[in-house]
Amino acid sequence: MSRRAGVPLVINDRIDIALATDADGVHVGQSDMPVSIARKLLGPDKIIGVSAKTPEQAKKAAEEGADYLGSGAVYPTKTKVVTINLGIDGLVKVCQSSSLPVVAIGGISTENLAEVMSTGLPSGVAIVSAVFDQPDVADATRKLRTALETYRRGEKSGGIRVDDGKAS
Ligand SMILES: Cc1ncc(COP(=O)(O)OP(=O)(O)O)c(N)n1
Ligand SMILES: Cc1ncsc1CCOP(=O)(O)O
Repeated sequence: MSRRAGVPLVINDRIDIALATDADGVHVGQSDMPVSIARKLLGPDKIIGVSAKTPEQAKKAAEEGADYLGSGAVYPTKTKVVTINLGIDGLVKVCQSSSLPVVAIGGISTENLAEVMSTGLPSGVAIVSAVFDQPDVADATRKLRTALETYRRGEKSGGIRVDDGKAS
């Protein structure tokens, strides 16, 4: 169904389910299966995402062959109670630590999406409660999508620009 909709299906943690369903990829955390083993099991064409909260974790994931990073929690969230709040500064540091695309996660909503995307650094956002805690999930998704498109990387001037590895 997600394939028909043109949306890649990436399974969280469970590489066995990714394999059994021929999903497009898997997302692993720091205490989950190492990227090297996931890559061996999934092959070169599947997507492997890695959660990275620090520059060190980001660099390691890139060296090991991850395709993208998930980084957060950017803001406080009730969805994942045991996590670290990185804030925008922590997210920016992770984004600047590798050339991998970064998906920002944690407490992101229409209220703060502009702050996240106007840094010019994350490639996208992953959102749970600002969609699923809303009375109209489809409407909430549409509104977030519209807000995101406004701030797509490179579209907005005046954000943080990275040319020599430093933010300005
Ligand atoms: C973009 C993105 N980020 C993180 C996750 C995984 O969340 P979770 O399994 O709760 O946390 P970690 O164990 O990976 O730190 C995801 N699926 N997508
Ligand atoms: C999986 C994960 N990792 C850090 S925060 C989070 C959950 C984000 O959920 P929400 O969008 O509801 O804040």
